[in-house]
Amino acid sequence: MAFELLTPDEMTEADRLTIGAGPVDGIGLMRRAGGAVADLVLSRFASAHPVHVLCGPGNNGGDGYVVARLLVESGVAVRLFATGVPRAGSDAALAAAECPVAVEPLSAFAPEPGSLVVDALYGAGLSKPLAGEVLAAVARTVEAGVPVVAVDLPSGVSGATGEVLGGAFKAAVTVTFARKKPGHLLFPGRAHCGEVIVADIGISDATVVATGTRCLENDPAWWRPLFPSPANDAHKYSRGHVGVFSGGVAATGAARLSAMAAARAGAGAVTVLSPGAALAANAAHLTSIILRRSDSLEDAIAFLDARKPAVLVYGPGLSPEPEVGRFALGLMSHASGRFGALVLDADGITSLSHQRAAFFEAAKRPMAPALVLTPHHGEFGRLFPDIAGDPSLSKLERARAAAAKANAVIVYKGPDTVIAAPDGRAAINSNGTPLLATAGSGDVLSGIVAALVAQAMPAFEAACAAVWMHAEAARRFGPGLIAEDLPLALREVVARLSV
Ligand SMILES: NC(=O)C1=CN([C@@H]2O[C@H](COP(=O)(O)OP(=O)(O)OC[C@H]3O[C@@H](n4cnc5c(N)ncnc54)[C@H](OP(=O)(O)O)[C@@H]3O)[C@@H](O)[C@H]2O)[C@@H](O)CC1
Ligand SMILES: Nc1ncnc2c1ncn2[C@@H]1O[C@H](COP(=O)(O)OP(=O)(O)O)[C@@H](O)[C@H]1O
Ligand SMILES: [K+]
Repeated sequence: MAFELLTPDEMTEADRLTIGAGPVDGIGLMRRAGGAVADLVLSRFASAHPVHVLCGPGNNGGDGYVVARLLVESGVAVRLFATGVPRAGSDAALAAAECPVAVEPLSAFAPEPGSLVVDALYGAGLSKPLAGEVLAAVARTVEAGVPVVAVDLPSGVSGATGEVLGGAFKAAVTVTFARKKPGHLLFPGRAHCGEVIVADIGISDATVVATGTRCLENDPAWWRPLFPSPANDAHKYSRGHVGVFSGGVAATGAARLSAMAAARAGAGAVTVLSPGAALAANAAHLTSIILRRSDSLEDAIAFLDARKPAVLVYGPGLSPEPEVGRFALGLMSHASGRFGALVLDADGITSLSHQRAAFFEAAKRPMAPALVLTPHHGEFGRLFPDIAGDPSLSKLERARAAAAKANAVIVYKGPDTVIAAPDGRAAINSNGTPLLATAGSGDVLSGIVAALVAQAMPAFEAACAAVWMHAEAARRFGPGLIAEDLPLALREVVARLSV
């Protein structure tokens, strides 16, 4: 499986294990890495003249010296600009010694139209914000409007967090090695990487696994075997029954979006639980979705006892008041034997910020339902202010910390949605589209998650699948998308996943 993401530390470990196992050594890996970048330059930027290779003092710079040498050997005009000198005896020093191109100071770098920049200043070892002559080199590259090929990462982008430190190159193509890094997928880093190409430099799949990485790029390839398909003898309730709580008379649409998405994502039956005052509004818009009155926790429990739905969605169209959070806690304490999982979204999350301690305690009780929380950035900050306020944590680390704290699968939404499980597994989504930045699309997502969990897909994989399907549906529909379009657009996505 090639979807693992390696942090710079894990990549260093993969490097160490590979060299330890032999026969390839450090300079051997560096030659392969530089070779992959040179191949890319030759195949994609054959007419670039000249190629400016920028080399830093570490192994990223070492890759750059290899690139410069190989390009010259292929007849390309190359100029090489360096900042710092490789440490004596290092692989980078060896690569520099093998490189026939004269080294010029980085301050002399001035790219001209028609040229190409190979950025081999800093990669995994980025340790501080870009400054001085390096920032000036970034500015001159932008000014000249020439394309950049980044080696491993655009200099300035953290491979671990996707943060931009001080400034960063904007690459047309980034060539990385063995596996992508979180910084290639997390914003703002992702916006600096351009197309990301993963080059095989001889680090085996087993070595990648041995690093202990528990983070994947979200992709159907690894969760599709768990994607549900109805049994031949299925009936509507055995295909998965989802209950969605509706808001009051002026806020019923969100629950219906969630309910329709749950139905399109394969739930055999979906019930909207509506306050009496909103029953007529809901009834006017629902056809195949079941409607049931629910004005109190007792009403909800009566429904749970009668129908035993697999999954409940609580949050879309509700309000941020403390009693909404108390109701969620009430549902959680009555879950045992009545429903299996609770998807908390929107105000179902915000309202619990009034009773965080009680919620985190309830989530860890042995009889608690499986929980999936789908916060956007604001909701995340309200329920997990300490985690959100820790500037040392990346979005990936925040999602993981929240998952552990709430004993829940966390879907931390946004252009780079991160999905994290309490056991430490995580995934970063990469098929997102700004078409999803439209009111109500989050409500749709909660319904898809619920439907997949209701069909017995494990919660982490269900959340990953839902996030991917949601974006895929938006992409297929295209511009003009509003949230109402998403449930029907899911039809084709489900059909393709089901073959
Ligand atoms: N691991 C593998 O399997 C393989 C790895 N490979 C390659 O190695 C790369 C990692 O190499 P690396 O560890 O030497 O780190 P690298 O990115 O060169 O930077 C370290 C140097 O830069 C300096 N420095 C950093 N930031 C700075 C700043 N803002 N401003 C100024 N200085 C700054 C830093 O200084 P220091 O922190 O020591 O003060 C240190 O001197 C990786 O990205 C890939 O390209 C491939 O060859 C294939 C196999
Ligand atoms: N720029 C973007 N790129 C990709 N996905 C996005 C972007 N903006 C929003 N989304 C996605 O759209 C959905 C919005 O959810 P949310 O903010 O809860 O909206 P609402 O409350 O209106 O339903 C989330 O799944 C989020 O990941
Ligand atoms: K770089």
